Amino acid sequence: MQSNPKDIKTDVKRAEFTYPVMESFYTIQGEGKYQGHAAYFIRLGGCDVGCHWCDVKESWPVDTHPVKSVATLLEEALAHPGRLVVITGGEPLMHDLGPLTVALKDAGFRTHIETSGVATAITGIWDWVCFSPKKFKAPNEGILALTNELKVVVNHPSDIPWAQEWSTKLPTHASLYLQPEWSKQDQMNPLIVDFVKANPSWQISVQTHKFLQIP
Ligand SMILES: C[S@@+](CC[C@H](N)C(=O)[O-])C[C@H]1O[C@@H](n2cnc3c(N)ncnc32)[C@H](O)[C@@H]1O
Ligand SMILES: Nc1nc2[nH]cc(C(=O)O)c2c(=O)[nH]1
Ligand code: SF4
Ligand SMILES: [Mg+2]
Repeated sequence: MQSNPKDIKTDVKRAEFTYPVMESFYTIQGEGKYQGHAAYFIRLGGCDVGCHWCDVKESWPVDTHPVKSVATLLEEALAHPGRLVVITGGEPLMHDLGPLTVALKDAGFRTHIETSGVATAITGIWDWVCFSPKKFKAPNEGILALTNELKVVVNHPSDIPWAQEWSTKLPTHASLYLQPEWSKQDQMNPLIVDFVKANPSWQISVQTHKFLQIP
């Protein structure tokens, strides 16, 4: 079917929309339900949540990263054979993710997001939402109904009951993960293992890409 002139204008406008991009890379999803799958990651700049253990603090500034258009991001993503894109950050929901995700979906990608849910608006069209709430800033509760997986970083024993509280607010189909904070594995892993054995609706997510020494 031929597009009418209005559609062409919308497509052009969408393609020109820009985002601050810290990095993008084709790798293996290291965490959660899609662990082990080839995925193209787009890491957007900007985060004001302030997790002291954050493993990508370089992403926090919003205005120091190169700005890229949807058209460029799409072209770069299409250069790889995988058709799964993970939008992460930083906190990706600081940006209007509508233009980027519509373009990616039009091009045949599955769209996944990694988010703390801290946002004034929850934008984008998503095949998979990983919600990773943080004690340092409350999420927009609009994220709850959209959540496909809950992934709580365990940096202290009290993070486990805190994760259980979040799980009660989610759709029943949501997958539930506890992920040890990378530098606290010796202390947290035994607690997480015991918890999951006693609460088998939960699973462990370890950051497998770090063991594999890939991005
Ligand atoms: C860097 S964050 C970016 C996306 C978003 N800001 C968020 O926090 O969900 C990506 C994932 O890494 C997790 N993460 C960050 N630092 C970590 C660490 N030191 N150990 C384990 N997981 C970590 C986050 O909780 C989140 O699930
Ligand atoms: N391989 C790989 N898997 C990941 N899953 C979530 C990540 C993120 O930083 O959002 C991440 C990442 O940085 N690398
Ligand atoms: S919300 Fe995500 S990117 Fe922001 S500080 Fe926390 S872990 Fe890092
Ligand atoms: Mg990471």
